Amino acid sequence: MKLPQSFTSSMRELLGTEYEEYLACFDEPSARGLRVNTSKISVEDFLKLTPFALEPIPWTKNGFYYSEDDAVTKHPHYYAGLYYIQEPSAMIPASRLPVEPGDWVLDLCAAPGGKATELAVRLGENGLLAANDISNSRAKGLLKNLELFGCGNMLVLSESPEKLLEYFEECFDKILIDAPCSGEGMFRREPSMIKSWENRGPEYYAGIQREILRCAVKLLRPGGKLLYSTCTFSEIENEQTILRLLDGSPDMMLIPMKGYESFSKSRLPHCIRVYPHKVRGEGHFAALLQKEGTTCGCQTKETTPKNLRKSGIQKTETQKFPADFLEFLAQIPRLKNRLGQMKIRRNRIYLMPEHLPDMSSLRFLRTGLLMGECVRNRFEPSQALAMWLTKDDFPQTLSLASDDDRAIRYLKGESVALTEEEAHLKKGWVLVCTDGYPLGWAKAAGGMLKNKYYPGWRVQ
Ligand SMILES: C[S@@+](CC[C@H](N)C(=O)[O-])C[C@H]1O[C@@H](n2cnc3c(N)ncnc32)[C@H](O)[C@@H]1O
Repeated sequence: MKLPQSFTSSMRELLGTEYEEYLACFDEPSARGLRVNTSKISVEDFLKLTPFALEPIPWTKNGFYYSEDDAVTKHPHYYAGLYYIQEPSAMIPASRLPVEPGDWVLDLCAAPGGKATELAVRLGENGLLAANDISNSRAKGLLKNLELFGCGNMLVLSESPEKLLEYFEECFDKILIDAPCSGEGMFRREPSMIKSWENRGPEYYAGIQREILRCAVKLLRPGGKLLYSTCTFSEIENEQTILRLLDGSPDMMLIPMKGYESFSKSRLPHCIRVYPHKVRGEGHFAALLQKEGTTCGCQTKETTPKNLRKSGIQKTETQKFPADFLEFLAQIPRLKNRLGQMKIRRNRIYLMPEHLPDMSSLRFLRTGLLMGECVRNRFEPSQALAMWLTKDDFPQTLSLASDDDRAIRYLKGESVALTEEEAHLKKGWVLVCTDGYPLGWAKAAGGMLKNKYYPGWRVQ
């Protein structure tokens, strides 16, 4: 692999005597990782269920190394949202941002959702995850991954950080900025990054990063915490960007985060550098900062953030829901008391997060959980709802073993023939599961299940 000369000389300067060791790691293969979705399954239960040989990643509780590449990405458990495939070092940033249930969390550069999916898990069902990416096409992938993970209390946006400021000034308790960067830490895993580095290097990205951080500081509540990460080694994009932020915002300070013995020190206090010759993972940088002041931490208290007050919180209007939807809803005890939070927009019904501002001029892809669509007075539940539910939430379920061929055939969009033992299923909606974890919807009729798996997610 041919590395650019200006890159190698700055690495030589940065690493000193470790430089040769760093170069040697290019002959080693990259490690592969998966992260368990602990909102659907505990790590313990997952390890009992999964057919794959896994080895713990030492710096996270729910991350594991795997080796059988194809099988892991094509297994029914993947389509049940039980895990996310993620580069092992990329698991560090979300695991170091101390998200608490009820927080308002913003992932400002979130696509395709590697970190946002973990933030959603740690947030739980209260509070809000706003996941944003300036690229609309990438934000579509982000939405899919959040839905696959079963996240409902979310806002998926595709906006510039500057625009978000008009709506959400000092609104967020926690912010993650996994910044666009020159990607030096990924050269081994994705050699194509070298070419893009030659076209757009650290100086180009430092300008973008500083503008993103400038807005992020204003989006953070007093007392709130912000985690900045990159997958590059360049000091210009890491330490110098943080120093610039501290210079311009005297109310921000660096604070400690949980380390690991093989992480390396940065020249700034408390920041983490991760090198591929020291850990089984690629290169990363992370800094955790806090804003002075105290945070109320809960949007339901009277101290609604000033900008939400300015732009006006969305009003809950009394809405008339179709009878077929109400009948469907009555089957799900977990949703029974939440009708007041539901909203119909162009035939689609959403379970809305609480206290949202009026966002009419923001580019958003999703507000809350899409419950489904009303077509000619008939309610069709959504794929997102299937992923949000557990097997016990719905009265009619069919659980296919993950090694039953029908599980993959269902994911390909085929009808499912029922066995004699399964023939008791009544005509109507069935939540299809694999090993007890929802995959999607089907409709039972005459000994068969008509496939209602979302066509856009079908396995090829
Ligand atoms: C390193 S990637 C994020 C990866 C993501 N956090 C994950 O874990 O899957 C950086 C992202 O920043 C987005 N981006 C670039 N400029 C941005 C900006 N000014 N505001 C918001 N997002 C931006 C890119 O589209 C890209 O998806």
